[in-house]
Amino acid sequence: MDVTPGTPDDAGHSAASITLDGIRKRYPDGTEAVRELSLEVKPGELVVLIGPSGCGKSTVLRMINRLIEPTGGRILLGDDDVTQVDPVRLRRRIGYVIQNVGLFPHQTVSANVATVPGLLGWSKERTRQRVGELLELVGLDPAQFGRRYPHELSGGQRQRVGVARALAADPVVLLMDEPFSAVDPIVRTRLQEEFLRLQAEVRKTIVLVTHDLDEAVRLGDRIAVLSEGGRLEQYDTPAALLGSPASPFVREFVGADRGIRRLAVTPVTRDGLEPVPADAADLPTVALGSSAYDALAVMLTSATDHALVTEDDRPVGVLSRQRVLALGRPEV
Ligand SMILES: Nc1ncnc2c1ncn2[C@@H]1O[C@H](COP(=O)(O)OP(=O)(O)OP(=O)(O)O)[C@@H](O)[C@H]1O
Repeated sequence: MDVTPGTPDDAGHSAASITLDGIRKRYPDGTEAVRELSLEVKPGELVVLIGPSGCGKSTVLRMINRLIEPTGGRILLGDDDVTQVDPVRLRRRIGYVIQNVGLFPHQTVSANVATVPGLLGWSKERTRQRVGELLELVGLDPAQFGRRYPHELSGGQRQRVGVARALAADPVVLLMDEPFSAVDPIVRTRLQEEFLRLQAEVRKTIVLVTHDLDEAVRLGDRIAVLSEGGRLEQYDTPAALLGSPASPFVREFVGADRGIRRLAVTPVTRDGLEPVPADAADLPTVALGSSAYDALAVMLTSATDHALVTEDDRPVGVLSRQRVLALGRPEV
């Protein structure tokens, strides 16, 4: 049996849904890493798994591509049960990116990216073309980087090669385990931004594991907060998670500064804007749809309590600092 990709959308993207249906993992020594977890990821959605160390995040991720065999429950990619698929073939249809990338050190960047196409028996020409495309997609010039070896790259460049390699055979699903944690915070933020742009282009179904709540909030369409034993505490959009934590565990996990984090994921809309005054030219401006966090930042920078909200450079209203602070206030 093959793993059927989802229906390509208008742009030709294919991505499969992932359904975890009561999955369990008990290791041979008796550790119950995942007691029972059910979760659905829609085609093209980026879902982040987050939770304290040892709660079972990596175990969940590795059960999806059967690097770890579940001891119970079902995992579906689209309509196909992954336990019915040959694991080696399955893994060729699922991209996998891990911390420190795991590139083959004695192979060039091009050869690393060409690994899965090679296993799938693609022609040299098709593979060469695909490798070139992918390196460009992740922001590396194929002529400059294709012949280098992994040790001749920076950490951030290696990470990009890891992403290119995972995307090589156009997988239906991408699994990422702490993909950005091995690089310093500045490179990390840049990689995250690039990765979001890339995802907007390729629209894969992605499950990403992280320890970092800011990363989860920045990248996730939805975030699954897990506690010990792979228990699902909450599965929600970043704004809903920060605005209405479902349990004391989640409230503590998202922390006291969740108001600030919430501002970063709350867009400035027309709601609650005040009329534009005659002296609006003195006000700092912020575009409609920017984050409330950015709006607050321009007010703080220009030491004012108001910002002019614009759309296509035309003023649509005035946003007050009080209104911004109200947007960050938790609902509970
Ligand atoms: N091979 C194994 N044998 C026995 N127990 C294991 C094995 N692998 C993991 N575990 C245990 O299963 C639990 C879940 O581990 P897992 O690596 O999935 O957690 P995690 O949430 O990814 O942790 P971290 O954030 O620290 O990477 C832990 O208690 C861990 O000690």
